[in-house]
Amino acid sequence: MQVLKFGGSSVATAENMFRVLNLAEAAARHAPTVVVVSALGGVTDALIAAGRRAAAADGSYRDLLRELELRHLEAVRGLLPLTGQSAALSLIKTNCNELESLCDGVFALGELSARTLDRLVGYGELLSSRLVAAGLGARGTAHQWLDSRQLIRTDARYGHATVDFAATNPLIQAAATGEVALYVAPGFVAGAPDGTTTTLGRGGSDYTAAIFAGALGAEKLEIWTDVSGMMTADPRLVRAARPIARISYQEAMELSHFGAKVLYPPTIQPVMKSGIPLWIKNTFAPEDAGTLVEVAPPANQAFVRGISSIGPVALLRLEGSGMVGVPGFSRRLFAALAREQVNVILITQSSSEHSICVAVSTPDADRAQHAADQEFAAEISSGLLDPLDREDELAIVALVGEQMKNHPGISGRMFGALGQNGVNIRAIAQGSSEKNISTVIRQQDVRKAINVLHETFFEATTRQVNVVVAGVGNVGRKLLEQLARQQPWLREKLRLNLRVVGLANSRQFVLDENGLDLTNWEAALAAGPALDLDQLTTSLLALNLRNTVFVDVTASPTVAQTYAGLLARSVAVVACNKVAASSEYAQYARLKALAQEFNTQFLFETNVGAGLPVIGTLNDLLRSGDEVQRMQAVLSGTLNFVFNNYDGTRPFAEVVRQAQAEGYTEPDPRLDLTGTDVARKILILAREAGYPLEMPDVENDPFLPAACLEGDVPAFYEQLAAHEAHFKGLYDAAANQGKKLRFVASFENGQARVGLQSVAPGHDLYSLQGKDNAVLFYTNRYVEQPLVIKGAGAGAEVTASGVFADVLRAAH
Ligand SMILES: NC(=O)C1=CN([C@@H]2O[C@H](COP(=O)(O)OP(=O)(O)OC[C@H]3O[C@@H](n4cnc5c(N)ncnc54)[C@H](OP(=O)(O)O)[C@@H]3O)[C@@H](O)[C@H]2O)C=CC1
Ligand SMILES: N[C@@H](CC=O)C(=O)O
Repeated sequence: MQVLKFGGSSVATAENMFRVLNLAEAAARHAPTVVVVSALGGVTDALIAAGRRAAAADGSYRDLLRELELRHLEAVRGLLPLTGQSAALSLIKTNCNELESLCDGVFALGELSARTLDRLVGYGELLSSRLVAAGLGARGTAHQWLDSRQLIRTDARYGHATVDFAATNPLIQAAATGEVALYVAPGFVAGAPDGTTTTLGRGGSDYTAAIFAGALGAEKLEIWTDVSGMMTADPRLVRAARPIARISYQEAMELSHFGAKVLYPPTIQPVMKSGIPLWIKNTFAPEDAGTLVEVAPPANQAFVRGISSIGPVALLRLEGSGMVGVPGFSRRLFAALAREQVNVILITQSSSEHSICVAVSTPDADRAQHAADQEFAAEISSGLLDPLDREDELAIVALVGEQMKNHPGISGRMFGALGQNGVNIRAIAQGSSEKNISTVIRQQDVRKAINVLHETFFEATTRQVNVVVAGVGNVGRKLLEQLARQQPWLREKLRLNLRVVGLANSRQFVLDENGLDLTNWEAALAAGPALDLDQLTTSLLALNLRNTVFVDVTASPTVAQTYAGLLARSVAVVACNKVAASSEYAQYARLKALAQEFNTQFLFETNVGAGLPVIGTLNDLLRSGDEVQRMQAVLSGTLNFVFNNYDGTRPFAEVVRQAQAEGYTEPDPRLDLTGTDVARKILILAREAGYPLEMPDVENDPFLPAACLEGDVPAFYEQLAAHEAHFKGLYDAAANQGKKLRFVASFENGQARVGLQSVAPGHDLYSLQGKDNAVLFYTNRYVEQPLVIKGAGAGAEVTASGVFADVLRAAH
């Protein structure tokens, strides 16, 4: 014997019912089968609405009943051949007439009792099961319709009756003897001792099927629904959610309680008792494997079987010194909540006993609050307890898995992953059975939290990283090229799904949470709205995406001002822009502190030496206990290029223009030529070395004639040309001594300096080529020979690759 249950969507239309008939007949060829059916999708709600309208003297209940009648008549016409329709049509008519009389009575009395409501809603399953039976009859399939009201005996708790298994099991065994291969029974309905109709609670058709399976000692129970099994997480929230192949009864019950609506939790009890395997299958994809619920499924590597969520919930906190060491507070709280029929979903109490916290579903929260306030009114007014604290718009997200027991580190990974994504945990509960670790978080964080947890526990294979790039000029454009080229490699080798979800230039921006096509980003950006940085960051934060990295490849102070707000929401910031790290020390320190406080990253490796690993190396030295004594460096790719290429044969201005054309200068080249860019860099290095310097502390010995700084960039170039003799003089003075000009930054004894120097052959900074940078670190460990970092220190390609490396660091 086996039992198959078909849910409302499986029997919603005649077309769907054909599938049900095929599946039922196929099953019956294998073993005698009981088919239990729910009402047609939406019918139970419509029946409840009709009853309530009638009780409220609202005559429109008749319209609802008419629609229901039409829907069932239509199903008959779709399901049965013309010649075989009349009996079924008149059965529907008769039932619908009864329904109408029942509602007319409710209308006349102005009252809908729980008993009448049960009778009313029970018609949904009675009609659908009759339809399925009629369909089988029309196909000549031998079957028998069983009246669950006569077989499942319950008490008279209408709406949620309790089954009397001692009375029920023999009745079912006597009715479904296996003489015919196929039985059809309505789900949900049962019978009270006086013969009136009771119901088993919403979702009760699953329970009906399990009662039949338990009573008959069925070889299996199959719940046929519209999804291919229990999923690792809600697929509407997590795209990568997948069906769970095998799960234990306990785990299935936990997941069902916590929002995996595929299974009505009490269903599991009757089959669990006898160890009957329970399958969850998809009526619309019967070839899919589905989920097997059983006693002891094999362990999976993550030890977590699924992630569930439930919300909205409210958190109620009772707190006060009067609770400490005084027995009975919790008993009184729970008794008060029970009197108000409030279901407590989660409880936490710290060992200090100073507070007790309960989560209830939001619709229950007012009653719960009122009940608790009343119960403790005396203690609250005497100051022993604080007035009840209530927080709304929360949700519970839970990890479920029996194998989590005795495996350390799972909650650590859970909290770590949530923390890194700025998901604040308001309360935590874990029973000693360790089957469920529940966290209460903000409702608006649920999607992000579940995705992050899903990635952590089920997609060890891929991690999604969401990148926004502000600035698509010289460096930004190269960065996008590199990202696009490297995406497949990152997916395959690092298991990173790195997506660009936003772009901006000084005029426009675009955000797309599904990720932008990097082969066509220019068109997407051109179609975006006018740039409004507030709107960009607000919309980005509203998307609340996980693992988000904001990359600043502009030179803009206003973009730098957005960092604090982003870091405070756990969005990592990668800055190629040097403005923030070289602004007031307090601001630099604040951004670093925010990154630490909100478990995220503020990275700016390319601020010094472009793609060279300068800041990272300095940090490594300090982290391992070394101290910087002195730094000497060439930090301007532009100036090094200029002094390597200028010998008076071409005008100085032309060489500077070439540096700009080749992408080495700042967007405003005067920042390079005045030494400001180098001053910023040595300032950043000094700060990273632990010295809280400000920009005016850096001594800058400029080599440009003052006239070059009057006016705009074209005027600057004109003045460079006009002062050609000055530059030639500088060159000749050095060359005549066999030296080279280098714009050198140094830091020693707490003092930072930048300025032009002539360096002799043999000097560490003499032999730099092209746009090279070089940094010499003299430390406690590198005393005589410095640690030297040298290489191309400017240029779009190398800078973009440095930014890329920071993005990957932030992603991890
Ligand atoms: N070039 C190099 O070798 C290195 C550069 N850097 C740093 O990289 C940064 C970018 O340099 P580079 O690519 O050469 O500069 P570009 O001038 O080529 O590009 C700057 C980009 O920023 C955009 N932008 C300007 N203001 C804003 C704003 N308020 N909001 C959004 N976008 C804005 C510009 O938009 P639009 O196109 O509309 O003007 C442009 O897309 C600079 O901070 C520089 O210091 C760091 C190390 C090395
Ligand atoms: N303009 C800068 C670019 C890197 O920071 C330079 O020339 O070094």
